[in-house]
Amino acid sequence: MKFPGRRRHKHYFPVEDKDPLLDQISSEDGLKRSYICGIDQIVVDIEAKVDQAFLDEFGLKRGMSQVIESEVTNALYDRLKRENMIDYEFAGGTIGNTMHNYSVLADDRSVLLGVMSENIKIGSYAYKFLCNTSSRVDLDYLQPVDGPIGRCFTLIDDTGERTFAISPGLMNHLKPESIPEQLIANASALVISAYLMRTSGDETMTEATIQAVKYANEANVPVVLSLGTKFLIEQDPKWWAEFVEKHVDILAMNEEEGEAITGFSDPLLAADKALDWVDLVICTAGPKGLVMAGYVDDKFKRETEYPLLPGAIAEFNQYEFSRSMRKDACVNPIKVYAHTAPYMGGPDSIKNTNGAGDCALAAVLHDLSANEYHKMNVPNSAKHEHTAITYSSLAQISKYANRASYEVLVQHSPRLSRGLPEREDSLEQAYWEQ
Ligand SMILES: Nc1ncnc2c1ncn2[C@@H]1O[C@H](COP(=O)(O)OP(=O)(O)O)[C@@H](O)[C@H]1O
Ligand SMILES: Nc1nc2c(ncn2[C@@H]2O[C@H](COP(=O)(O)O)[C@@H](O)[C@H]2O)c(=O)[nH]1
Repeated sequence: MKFPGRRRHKHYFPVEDKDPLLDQISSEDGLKRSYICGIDQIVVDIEAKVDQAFLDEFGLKRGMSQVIESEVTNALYDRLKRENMIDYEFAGGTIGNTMHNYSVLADDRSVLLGVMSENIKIGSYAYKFLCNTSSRVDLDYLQPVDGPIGRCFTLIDDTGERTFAISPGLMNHLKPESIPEQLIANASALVISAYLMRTSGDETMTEATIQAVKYANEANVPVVLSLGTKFLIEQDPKWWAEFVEKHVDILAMNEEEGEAITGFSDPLLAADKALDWVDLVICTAGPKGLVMAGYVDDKFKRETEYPLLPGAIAEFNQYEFSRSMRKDACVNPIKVYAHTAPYMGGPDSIKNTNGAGDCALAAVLHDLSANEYHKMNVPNSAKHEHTAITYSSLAQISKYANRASYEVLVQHSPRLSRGLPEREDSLEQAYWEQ
């Protein structure tokens, strides 16, 4: 496990070798490992540049993620192939991307649950998915199916807007009995997305997801929900708010999804409203950066050293140096918020915004899992005198999340091809010598 923190070499040490506290642990026992577990519809993204006429031709609604019938799939695919329009094909899926990026950032294990074709031909989409997923993502628990995984046509117009057309294959055929209870119960977090509730007919993905959520809730494992797309939430915001309140501990959304579920277009107010339901919120806001909101016990709150920021909640970042706690673990819970602008103000040229939010979530998960890892191995550390759920402060995590997103914006794939640099070129030598 690489530790998150300031982007400085000494924060990226292999703890096994250097931490004197960890040396107390007998080498026979070794270090206990933390991992996170995610469920997804296993899909490959097929990316192409299109215009509105193209979307109209195939009856696709701009900006939406929509499931398409096999006739539309065949016609769409034939057209993209015939006109040589396919730019890239990558392993995708909102949680698949998040697990991959977590494993790359943390250099550690995550487990992905979903389905996989039992007979795989070289070059097939199933093959591509496996080849383009980090070897740190444990795929041993995938459920075999007799047929194809899903395809996600990722159609981008010249404003950068993405329209997703999903050809599901058997991606929604994960069965409840394929969810291993102990695997979930021992995880640092269970990560799911709203897309998993979009099933029909004999598809069992929703039941499988509910089963996993039940195991996580029973074992007090944080359930992390990524809202996926505003269009799903807008269909029944009340149902989603109730589901989140009952079963979810950490909510990840962008500002549009935040508005759909809370009614607030301001990401700070949306995050604040979501704190009525969950312990921790991450709300990304494209070029405006991101907001995080959580709880801390009044006794453990820490004042920021940064300027106090104006916003819909006055001086909202006052305690952003606090580590986030579960509300129930606080005697006197107070709300804490942080806002961070995009790293370096955003890249000069954005190659692709696909997966930027998933990558921010992966960084947050890295921080959560590092906290569990540290707690398992150094339980009597001062760090664990209070039961925080994050290793770092909200201010620190939100910077890390934005830094990770930046890396996705400057490449074509939603999946990181390498970890973050240990030293940032943008920082002067003096910084590293401090
Ligand atoms: N146009 C942009 N300029 C600068 N940074 C951006 C831009 N779009 C996204 N980002 C960065 O990526 C993060 C996630 O982006 P966002 O578009 O909100 O997520 P999502 O992919 O879930 O819609 C933001 O918090 C920000 O750091
Ligand atoms: N599991 C599913 N993943 C989906 C679906 N529609 C789109 N996507 C994936 O989202 C990412 C892009 O994420 P974003 O945060 O930038 O929106 C992309 O890689 C797609 O594969 C879906 O229905 N199910």
